[in-house]
Parts: sequence; C-alpha cells; structure tokens
Amino acid sequence: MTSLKNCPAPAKLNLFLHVNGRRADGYHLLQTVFQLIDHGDTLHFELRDDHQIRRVTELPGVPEESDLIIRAARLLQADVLRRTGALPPGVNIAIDKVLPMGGGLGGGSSDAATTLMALNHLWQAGLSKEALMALGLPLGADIPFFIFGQTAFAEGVGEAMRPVKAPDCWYVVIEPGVAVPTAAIFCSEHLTRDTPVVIITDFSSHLENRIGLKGFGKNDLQQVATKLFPPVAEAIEWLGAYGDARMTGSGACVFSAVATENEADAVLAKVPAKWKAWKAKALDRHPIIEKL
Ligand SMILES: C[C@@](CO)(OP(=O)(O)O)[C@H](O)COP(=O)(O)OP(=O)(O)OC[C@H]1O[C@@H](n2ccc(N)nc2=O)[C@H](O)[C@@H]1O
Ligand SMILES: Nc1ncnc2c1ncn2[C@@H]1O[C@H](COP(=O)(O)OP(=O)(O)O)[C@@H](O)[C@H]1O
Repeated sequence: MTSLKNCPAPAKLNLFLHVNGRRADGYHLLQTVFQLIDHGDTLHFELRDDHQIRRVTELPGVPEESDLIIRAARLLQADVLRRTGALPPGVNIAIDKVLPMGGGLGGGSSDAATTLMALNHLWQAGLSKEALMALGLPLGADIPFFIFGQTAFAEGVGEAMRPVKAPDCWYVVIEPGVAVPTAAIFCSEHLTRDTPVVIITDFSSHLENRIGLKGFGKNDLQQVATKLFPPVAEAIEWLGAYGDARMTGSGACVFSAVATENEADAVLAKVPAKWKAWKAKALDRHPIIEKL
C-alpha cells in the first residue's frame, strides 16, 4: 500500500469539564467526558520515494514545521528509526481543514492522532494503541483520547480513560469567531480549581443517565473564557434559549444537545448570520477504525 486517502480526524466535545486541582508542574487535574462527533478534518497520505515528510496543503497561521501533523509524523519516523535502524519512506500529507483553530474541538490534536494511526499502518510500524498514545501525549493532552478512539470519561490530565456510552443524540455547534489560547485560560487567576471529584460506581448506566441531554456537570473553564472573549458569552446566551448550552474544552465553540436531526435543523435555521454553525451526530467510535 502506498497511499491512504480520506482519513477522518473528527472533533470532540467536552460534555462537561471539571477542574479538580493542579499538579506541581502546573498541569491541571481534570474530569471530563470526551464525546466524538461526525464532523471534522480529512487527511490524505501518499508515500514518497525519499525520506521527507511534507505537508502539501497551506494552513494559514500554521507554518509546516510547527504543524502538529508534521511533528507527529516526525516523532513516529524517529521511533521507527530507533527500533529498526532504518528510516521509513517519506510521505506527502494533504489536509482538508474544517475545524476552527482554538475552538476547543481538538482539531490539531485529532489531526495529529489520525497521522499517527495512519502512518503506523502505512509504514507497518507495528506500534500498539498504548504505545501510539504515549508517543502523542507530549504533543497535546487530547491526542491520547483520539487514539483511544472511543467516547470516553477521562481523568487526571486526560490520560486515564474509560469508554462510556453517551446518549445517541445530535449537537448544534456555534463557532463564535474567536480563537481561544488554551494556556491563557488555564493560567488565569480567576479559574476555580476545586470542583469535587465525581466518584462513579456503576459506570455503564450511571453516566448514560446523567450526561448529554440533561446537561450533567459544568465546564469550569467557561467562566474565564467568557470574561476574556465576550463573543463566547453571547453565543452561549443565544443557544441557551434552545437547551443547555455550554462551551467545549477551553473554548471558543459552544454546543447544545438535541434529540433528533430535525431539531438540530430547526435551531440552525435561526442562528444569526454572523456566526458559523453546524450540526453533528454523536459517535461512539473513531471513524478511522473502519479504514485501518
Ligand atoms: C482543555 C482541553 C480539554 O479537552 O482541550 P482544548 O480546549 O484545548 O481542546 C485539553 O485538556 C487541552 O488539550 P491541548 O489543547 O492539547 O493542550 P496542551 O497543548 O497539552 O496544553 C496547552 C496548555 O494548557 C495548559 N494545560 C493543559 C492541559 C491540562 N490538563 N492542564 C493545563 O494546565 C498548560 O499550560 C499547557 O501548556
Ligand atoms: N494541524 C493543526 N491544526 C490546527 N491547529 C494546529 C495544527 N498544528 C498546530 N496547530 C496549533 O494548535 C493550536 C490549537 O489548535 P486546535 O487544536 O485546533 O485548538 P483546540 O485545542 O482549542 O481545539 C492552533 O492555534 C495552532 O496554532
């Protein structure tokens, strides 16, 4: 096999996100549900005759060298070299970028995770899922989740994950048109870091009954982000008229769950023209699994 086309890099929504504390190294201890949705970027991989790793699509604001896709590919290339003593073939990577940057949808992390999974396959590198997750973690806290590949409850800094069956529903997502830098939210002096840890005993049924449409928990990053970025607050207020509306991750995107696609269409029809908005279906599993 010399190419892998149309590899999905789906977005995630944080159905709730609790900040429970801070580690000595400054990283925050979280509890969250990562919900996979059927909306995202698409990547295409084509092997080269040399050993170069190249991005063949322009991504405004992200130079090739700092792109998480390229950095992920280089990490895997170095790992293969270390283990086998030989460099794998080079690769051209094209991307259809759909997800907004700094949107809290995990776009960059999902692109990197798809790159690691696709190249592990194309290069026949043989890394286990756990090894790929560990390789990706230093590049971004959300990367292990996308490689884990299932809607999941996560704890710690996001590395301890258990699959969860979230409600089979649709989401309306609004892009408020601002990019929120994750680090600025986490280092705010106004961030609360003391939400009590939720102890889950009956895992399979407990969460299914409590998250999703009923809006379990809250997003502790939302208060800080809405103060710094008023368009996020405005979008939450507008969408709040149709259900429980909240921010995903560190923002900026805002979502609300609805039971059916028709309900999603009805809300979308009313979204003010100044915002980009779309619908997405809840997914249990990463769609790349069917391709590899
Ligand atoms: C908040 C979350 C929730 O899903 O998502 P996003 O909104 O960014 O998608 C993630 O935990 C973010 O993941 P990611 O965007 O990959 O963040 P990273 O690049 O790893 O970290 C950016 C910065 O955020 C802070 N950070 C991140 C994660 C964490 N648990 N504690 C932190 O304090 C650190 O200052 C770090 O330098
Ligand atoms: N392939 C990529 N796609 C998106 N962002 C990238 C990529 N590579 C590097 N980045 C950088 O990562 C930052 C965070 O992007 P992203 O993951 O989309 O946001 P978020 O973590 O809020 O969902 C961007 O502002 C950009 O500078």
